[in-house]
Amino acid sequence: MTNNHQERWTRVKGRLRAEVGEDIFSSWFARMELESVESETVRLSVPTRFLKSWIQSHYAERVLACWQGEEPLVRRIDLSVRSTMMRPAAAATARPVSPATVTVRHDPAPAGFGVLNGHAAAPVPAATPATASAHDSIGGSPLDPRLTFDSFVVGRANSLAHAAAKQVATARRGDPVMFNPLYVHAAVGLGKTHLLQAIAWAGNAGGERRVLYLTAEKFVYGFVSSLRTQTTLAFKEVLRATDVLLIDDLQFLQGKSTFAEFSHTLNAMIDAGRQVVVAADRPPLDLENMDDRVRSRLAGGLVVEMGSFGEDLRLEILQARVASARSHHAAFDVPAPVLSFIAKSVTHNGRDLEGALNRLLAHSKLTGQPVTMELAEREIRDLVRPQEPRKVKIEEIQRIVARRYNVSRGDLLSSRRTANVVRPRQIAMYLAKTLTLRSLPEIGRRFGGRDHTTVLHAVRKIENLVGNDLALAEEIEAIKRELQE
Ligand SMILES: Nc1ncnc2c1ncn2[C@@H]1O[C@H](COP(=O)(O)OP(=O)(O)OP(=O)(O)O)[C@@H](O)[C@H]1O
Repeated sequence: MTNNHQERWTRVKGRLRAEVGEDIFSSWFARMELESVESETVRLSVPTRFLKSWIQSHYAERVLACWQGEEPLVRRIDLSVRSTMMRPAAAATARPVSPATVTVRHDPAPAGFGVLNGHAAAPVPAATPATASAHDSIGGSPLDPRLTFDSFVVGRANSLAHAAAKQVATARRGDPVMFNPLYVHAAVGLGKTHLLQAIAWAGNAGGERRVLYLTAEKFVYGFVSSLRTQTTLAFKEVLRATDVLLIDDLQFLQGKSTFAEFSHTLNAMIDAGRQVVVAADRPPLDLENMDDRVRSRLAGGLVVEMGSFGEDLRLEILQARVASARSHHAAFDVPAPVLSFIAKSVTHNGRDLEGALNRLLAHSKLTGQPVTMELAEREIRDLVRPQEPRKVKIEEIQRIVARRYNVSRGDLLSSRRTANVVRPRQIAMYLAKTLTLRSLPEIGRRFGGRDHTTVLHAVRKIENLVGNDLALAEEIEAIKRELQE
């Protein structure tokens, strides 16, 4: 596949992102990859069957239309599921050479099972035939042997999440649960899965706790299968018999009855003092399809955001990756200036960093040639992206506005109507509307359950004031600068 195709693919993704909005894009399309373009057919892949069927049933025409906008000759989109062990970045490795034949992984070890109960990769022993059948349907999602605490690099962006995850992983059975649930959220590729799987691998040290790692997709599948085979009770029992339940990619949970089941599980686990850990691409209050009670239960434990990687962290992750790759392929060496170049130019996320290195590793393995700056520049051209302005979160806006006007964030969310609170609240709502993609009703909800008309009124009010009040305009500019830092 040529760079031309990759560039076109980048533009198609841009169109899709613009059409469906950031939230939907990152939920459904961020992990879609271009495999090949053959005259009228474009082949794309996604990591899971669930994503594939969802995209096919909801977005097939839109994806095709976006392609046709770039390449009118395209008539067909062929969507497939990438093999589970071939992580997206590994797929990227294969591409420049031959997509069908070369797959480079750091570690050829097979994936373990998601349920760990004393023996790594051992399934939970079945108690009754009904339970056994339920186990089949929730045998845990595969664990990647590379995703451990040892390989997780800690920096400013993720130190709190890491500390909390370590705490969960090293607690002993019967210890008081410090925060429940632990809710980790971050944008795509910033290490949520890595952290959850690290807990899964480390969480049963001593073999005394049962740890179950499930993607939300697997949860849905397990629950729906148990309904079909009439083993729902067993399904519930298996879930609730775990000491540590880890649910990844919670934003993919779907279906009314599945939501209800998840809610029961969450409540039962927390009430019984068993640990729940959840990862998602957004904070709990932004899980739009979920019931308010579930959202507030999720928000009621420890909610930690993992931020985007700074250059230092990117460099450390790259160094760690090279060291680990060298243990399998000693000839692989990446000179320090090349690593700094990648850390500077590939700014997005861990997956892109992994992709960049995998391409160099593939090159080194296939040609035996040393990695040079020229090679690196050529190989990772399509991963180099212009720095986007930082995404701003509503909570951040509330925090910074509250601090500047000497009120509390609670005041902004409260129903107090004194002048010293009303104006900052309006400013914060105005900033939420202008700096984020959130809708008016969503902003209203995030400001203590206000109506969208109140938000609209605040936005208009501040817009009018800013036109006539230079001091206020400057103040708002200063807040915006602080938010972008
Ligand atoms: N702190 C870190 N140290 C080392 N590697 C990391 C770190 N954070 C992320 N990575 C690597 O970046 C890649 C993407 O991470 P991961 O799959 O955990 O992201 P994610 O947040 O779960 O993404 P998604 O939202 O797509 O599920 C993985 O290869 C992971 O090992």
